[in-house]
Amino acid sequence: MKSSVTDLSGIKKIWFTPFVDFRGDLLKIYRREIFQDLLPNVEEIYLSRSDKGVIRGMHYQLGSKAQDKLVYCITGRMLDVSIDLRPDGNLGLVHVEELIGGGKSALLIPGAFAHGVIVLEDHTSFISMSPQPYSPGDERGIRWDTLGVDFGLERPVVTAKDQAWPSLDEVVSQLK
Ligand SMILES: Cc1cn([C@H]2C[C@H](O)[C@@H](COP(=O)(O)OP(=O)(O)O[C@H]3O[C@@H](C)C(=O)[C@@H](O)[C@H]3O)O2)c(=O)[nH]c1=O
Repeated sequence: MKSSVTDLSGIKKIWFTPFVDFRGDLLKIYRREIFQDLLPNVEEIYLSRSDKGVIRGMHYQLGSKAQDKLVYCITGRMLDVSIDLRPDGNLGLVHVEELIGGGKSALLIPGAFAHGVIVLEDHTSFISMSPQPYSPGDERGIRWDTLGVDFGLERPVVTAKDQAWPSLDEVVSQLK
């Protein structure tokens, strides 16, 4: 299997080459050998499923609890949103990448970025792998509608928790 990595201002896009034959195809989305510098260990893997209009995030975990994430869309279509929170990086820069179910690429989002998804189709699912555990007490967030991006959602579906996070401007000013 061949793979290549593109750097998108700190986020990595990993391209896979599937094995294809008359039955369909096989795509290996994690192999330690390939990820040894990017994501050498995996502590947790979860599968998330949502319908059109759902927003999850924009979440991050504090300090040493920061969670790197390898995100791969299995079905449907979604916008993967990452926000650079590195004081010495592009602080506050929002990166939006469309992921399509069964596509040939995954995203590696470092723990120093807030992360979320905007679901564009019903029955959208993605898998997320992390080398650090989920730690709800260390979770923080940024409110999705303060990013300066029009996601064009007619009926956003969002939890009370995610609707109550501070704005991007507030979070950025605390990190300066
Ligand atoms: C994410 C997560 C949630 N949970 C539980 C907590 C809660 O009862 C339920 C739903 O949690 P949340 O509402 O926080 O799930 P969700 O809003 O889907 O949160 C996730 O959003 C995406 C975009 C990410 O990047 C993830 O890191 C994570 O923050 O699942 C875990 O036990 N482990 C986990 O790793």
